[in-house]
Amino acid sequence: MCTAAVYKTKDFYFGRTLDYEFSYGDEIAVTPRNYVFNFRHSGKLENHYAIIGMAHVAGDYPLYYDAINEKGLGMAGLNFVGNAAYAAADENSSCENGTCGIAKTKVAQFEFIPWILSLCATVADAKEKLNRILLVDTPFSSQLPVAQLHWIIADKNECIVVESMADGMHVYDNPVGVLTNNPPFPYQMAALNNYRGLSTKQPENTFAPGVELSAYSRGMGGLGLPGDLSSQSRFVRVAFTKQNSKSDDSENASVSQFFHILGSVDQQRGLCEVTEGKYEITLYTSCCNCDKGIYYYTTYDNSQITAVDMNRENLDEKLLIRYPVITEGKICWQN
Ligand SMILES: C[C@H](CCC(=O)NCCS(=O)(=O)O)[C@H]1CC[C@H]2[C@@H]3CC[C@@H]4C[C@H](O)CC[C@]4(C)[C@H]3C[C@H](O)[C@]12C
Repeated sequence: MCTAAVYKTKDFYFGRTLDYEFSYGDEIAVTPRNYVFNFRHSGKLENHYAIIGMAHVAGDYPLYYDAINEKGLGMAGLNFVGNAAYAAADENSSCENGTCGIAKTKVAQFEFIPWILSLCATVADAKEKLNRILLVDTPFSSQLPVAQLHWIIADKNECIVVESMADGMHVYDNPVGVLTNNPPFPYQMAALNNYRGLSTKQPENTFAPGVELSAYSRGMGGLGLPGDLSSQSRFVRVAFTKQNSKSDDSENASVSQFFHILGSVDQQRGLCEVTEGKYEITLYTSCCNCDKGIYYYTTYDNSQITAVDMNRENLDEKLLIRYPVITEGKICWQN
């Protein structure tokens, strides 16, 4: 399970939690503008927008989980197991949707984030490109089979969700700017209807005439907000938290608030048993400042916010720039 969210103050922020029972081995990877992408079906791309994000680096290839580009576009992949379906790599796509002759570009699932972030400056650009691509099931390697994912793509003006399913590719506008896992996005949105009575203000007593009931505690307007770790519940909880969030617009206040928004769906070890003795936890939480190109993160044992700034690197390079994730926490002693 994972949760992604966007947040806007003076700048635009984009990030996610990555919840799992083990790490694939992640690094913060900066792909500079002249790194050569050899896309499996569409060939070489020699210059493109620079990208920073969390990736498993295989050989020198950045398999991004979540990333932003230098134009301020963000994108993250979240598990969508049982619903994700990609076209077969050898499918003849030239007659899709009745538009014979206009072949779609095939993009392998693992290269979807690099492909979009290399080429698109905005969600509007991405939407246009999405009409003309086919996500295919070409695996990166036999050791890294195709992951079943769906994606959130956002800039400061717009947010969308992309779900490739057995009945084709769906692109949804995302008015709440959050994403978790199953079920498909329209169901997640529909579930919010059940919570339309929630409020950040104290509720009126509308229970029944003649029944005296008191607001004996603060926060009773949110009573009924789900607290469990299922993806539907996390969707509702993080949407409520994010939509009602308030903070100063300074960098420190915005970043701090962002980690609190995703903190509302943090997974503590022990609460979600996936197999005997194995527990899913929030391995890391990220927060990108999309305007400044900064990747902030915390990990399960390191709640100190750590940052990598893409603009402190030479973005005209050709080689991938890599930083290990600092997973060890330090306690700041005051005496
Ligand atoms: C495991 C993670 C999702 C966590 C999650 O949601 N856990 C809930 C389980 S549950 O669904 O709720 O039961 C996902 C999110 C992003 C993924 C990588 C994307 C790049 C690359 C794509 C390649 O094709 C395969 C390898 C690859 C490195 C991927 C490995 C893995 O798949 C990653 C880390």
